[in-house]
Amino acid sequence: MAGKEVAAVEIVDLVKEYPSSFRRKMYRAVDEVSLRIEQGEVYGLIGPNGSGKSTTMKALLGLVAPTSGLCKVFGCDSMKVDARQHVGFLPENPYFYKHQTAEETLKFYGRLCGMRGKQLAMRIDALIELVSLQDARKRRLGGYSKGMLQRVGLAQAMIQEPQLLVLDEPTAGVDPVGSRQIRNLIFQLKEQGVTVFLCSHLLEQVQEVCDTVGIIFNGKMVQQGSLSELTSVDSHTEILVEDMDEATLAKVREVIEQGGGELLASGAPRRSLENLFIEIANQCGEEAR
Ligand SMILES: Nc1ncnc2c1ncn2[C@@H]1O[C@H](COP(=O)(O)OP(=O)(O)OP(=O)(O)O)[C@@H](O)[C@H]1O
Repeated sequence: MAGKEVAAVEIVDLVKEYPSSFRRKMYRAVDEVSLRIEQGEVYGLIGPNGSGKSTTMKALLGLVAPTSGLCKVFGCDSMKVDARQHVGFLPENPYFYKHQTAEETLKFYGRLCGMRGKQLAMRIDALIELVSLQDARKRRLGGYSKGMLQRVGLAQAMIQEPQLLVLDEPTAGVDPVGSRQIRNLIFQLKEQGVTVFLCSHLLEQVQEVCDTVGIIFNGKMVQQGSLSELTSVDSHTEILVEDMDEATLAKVREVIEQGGGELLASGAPRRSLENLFIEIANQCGEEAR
């Protein structure tokens, strides 16, 4: 594989147009998008429905040909088969044969990647454990829930130990507990040095897991940067205090005002709804599903 200095993903001025039925005009789904993902980085692409996230990913994977621009994976042009050698992909709506079990499905994909015998069997065991499907490994996928299918999709994407994982809505249809498991899995992969390129509508999750975020609207990249750059409000300072009484708070307000500032908010910090749900689910033993 390429040296560390080569970007895992490099997209330069990508344009993708689809034919539109309206006056035979072309519809521009991706409009001069550029992005770079360093090796080992977790990059989140966010944007509303139809903004061009999936199309960008498909162009990177060589599944659609760019109208213009360039996509490279570890320095190799995406349109070349070699570019896909170290890449795993979870599509937005993964399709699996319903009559196959999780084990059989992973065997099928492993074989497609040229894996065989003991090496493949051991990889399947490890992945099934990683995505917590031990109890369901011999059940047909036709009886799986959406969240379970998504986990099979993730395991499929990781079968040949890819160095780049492209995840299109990895938590679509997955409940908060399952989402958290997927989030933990991404952290684990990051620790192993795997590069992750994901898109999601769950902004809180993107915020938790991504180093860098790109925001795409109508096919155009409107903002891009490290998470701390994007989320910090430069004109505000946050102070977190435990056990502060009213009198002390009044003094703090006075000091702030003397310094020319203004205390904008005070009170107990809120936890997110997702955290509350997870806590309750844990209390009820939901994780032992
Ligand atoms: N094969 C295609 N032919 C014609 N138009 C397409 C095709 N694929 C996507 N589009 C259009 O391109 C635009 C971008 O689609 P894309 O699937 O990339 O968006 P997205 O950001 O992934 O959306 P979502 O969040 O809903 O998955 C949409 O307007 C879509 O209708």
